[in-house]
Amino acid sequence: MNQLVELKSIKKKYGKKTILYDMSLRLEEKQVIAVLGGNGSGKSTFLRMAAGVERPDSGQVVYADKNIRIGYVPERFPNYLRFTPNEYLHYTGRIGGISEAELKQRISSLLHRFQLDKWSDRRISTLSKGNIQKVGIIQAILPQPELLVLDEPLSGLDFSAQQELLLILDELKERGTSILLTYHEAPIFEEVVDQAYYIKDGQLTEEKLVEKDAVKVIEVKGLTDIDVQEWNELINKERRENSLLLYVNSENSDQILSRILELQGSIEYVGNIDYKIE
Ligand SMILES: Nc1ncnc2c1ncn2[C@@H]1O[C@H](COP(=O)(O)OP(=O)(O)OP(=O)(O)O)[C@@H](O)[C@H]1O
Repeated sequence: MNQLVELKSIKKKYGKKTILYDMSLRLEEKQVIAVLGGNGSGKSTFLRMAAGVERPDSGQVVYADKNIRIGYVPERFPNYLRFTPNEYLHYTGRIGGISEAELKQRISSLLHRFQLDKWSDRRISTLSKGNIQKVGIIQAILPQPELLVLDEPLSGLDFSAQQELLLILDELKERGTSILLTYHEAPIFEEVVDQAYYIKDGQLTEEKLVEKDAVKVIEVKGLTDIDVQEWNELINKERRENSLLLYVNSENSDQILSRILELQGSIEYVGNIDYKIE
């Protein structure tokens, strides 16, 4: 496989705070790499460097071709835009050098796939969070990028849009696109991700995460942190709005599930996850 982009010893500080110490990563053609980590660990910062929208203080980002097409979905797509999705996508597509005829066809197909057709002539500033996120995703994939960088792309997307995004990522990968992404809702991406890395203390682990199936994530509603504080089997727990994500070794998951039911918690999701055990 050919290398598409290499980040070499990236360092980044904001003020006096060093966010990224010395991070290196290679992305091959057709490869899908996930960069995971806790809130504030530097995932978005790292992705911005990879997408070329921000420069590191030191280190290098080297692309295989200086004319590489890069699609980037920021963590928060601007929600104040006065354009409609149709206008905005035509505008960015033209800047990206796509012909009008091709643009028309591609925009209409993508709007349809994301069920955004009926909102395509409303101002972006009036759309819901999920629909704005869809516009952000479409603008990134419109030029059929060689490198696609997605920062928490699922945020706000409903189930059918999530499934559509997964299909699209699979199609792009088949056509040769390399994808670098970050997310918290891990299980849904496990089919498409080839390799996941974890940022901790400003550094990227080089080692492989534990094998798939080894760790399960359980999303539960109706329980508090106090309910689970003595559950020593938990590898980690995270609060997500009104649910709790519980990370547990697969062999302990049945036990945890029955405890949740005993406490009358509502199990929203159970899935496998790539997760690095410290
Ligand atoms: N432009 C900026 N100026 C100053 N500080 C910043 C800037 N961007 C990010 N930071 C800081 O850098 C740290 C890492 O932020 P970053 O957004 O990269 O983390 P993250 O891992 O993506 O977090 P999350 O999962 O919460 O989105 C945070 O402490 C953040 O406040």
